[in-house]
Amino acid sequence: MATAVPAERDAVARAFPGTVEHVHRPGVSLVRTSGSCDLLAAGVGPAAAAASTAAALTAAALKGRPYRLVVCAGIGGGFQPGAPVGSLVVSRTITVADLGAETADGFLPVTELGFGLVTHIPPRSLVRDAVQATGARSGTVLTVSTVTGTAARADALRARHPDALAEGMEGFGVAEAADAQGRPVLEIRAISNPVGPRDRAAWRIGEALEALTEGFGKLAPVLESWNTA
Ligand SMILES: O=C(O)c1cccc(C(=O)CC[C@H]2O[C@@H](n3cnc4c(=O)[nH]cnc43)[C@H](O)[C@@H]2O)c1
Repeated sequence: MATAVPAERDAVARAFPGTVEHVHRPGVSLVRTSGSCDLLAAGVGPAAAAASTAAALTAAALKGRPYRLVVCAGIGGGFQPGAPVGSLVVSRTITVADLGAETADGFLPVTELGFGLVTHIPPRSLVRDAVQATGARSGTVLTVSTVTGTAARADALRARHPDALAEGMEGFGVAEAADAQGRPVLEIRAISNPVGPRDRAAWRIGEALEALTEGFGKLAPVLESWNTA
């Protein structure tokens, strides 16, 4: 499980029963729950998140205990009215919104330039089970390198991604690292602020962290049993 910062990691950890253990691997420090779920504060932004997640995945594989599933979790911006502050969003798709080229005719995603990927799709049954367990909304979660801060940018993102419910800064990086090692990925965002004009007074980080803990309390059994049948 990869979050951006320790506060998010600890909010997730609080949802798991029992004590945690600290595990150190080359390039990463992990918090391991008693149910053997590894939690990682992977850094802010897609590059840091990808690098840390890749290090954790490689370390686990070299130990002969590869992860079955990779989850990116944290607070995020919510597109209104679909994802109100305090709500939880589960990714049906994880899409990077700003990887590409700007042209006189608009934005071209990197795939249209002939490179890479812009979307990762979590297993449909996992999304369904996660939604059922938590009551979360499901939709596209966008990854951006720059937090949206104007109505114009929010409108442009909505126009290009009508299914977008949330934006964060790590999901696509975590997904790229998971995909490189053939692992499925899911993203969960607890909404701390609306996507739109910058308004620091409107952030509800404490409320979003509580929603993350509450959501993972319901999600933990789904994740722990996923794909073991
Ligand atoms: O300074 C600002 O206007 C601003 C607005 C929202 C978030 C930030 C952050 O520095 C937090 C980045 C951190 O939290 C996730 N996050 C939370 N809200 C959003 C958002 O609206 N858009 C993108 N990311 C968001 C993100 O995943 C980072 O880990 C600053």
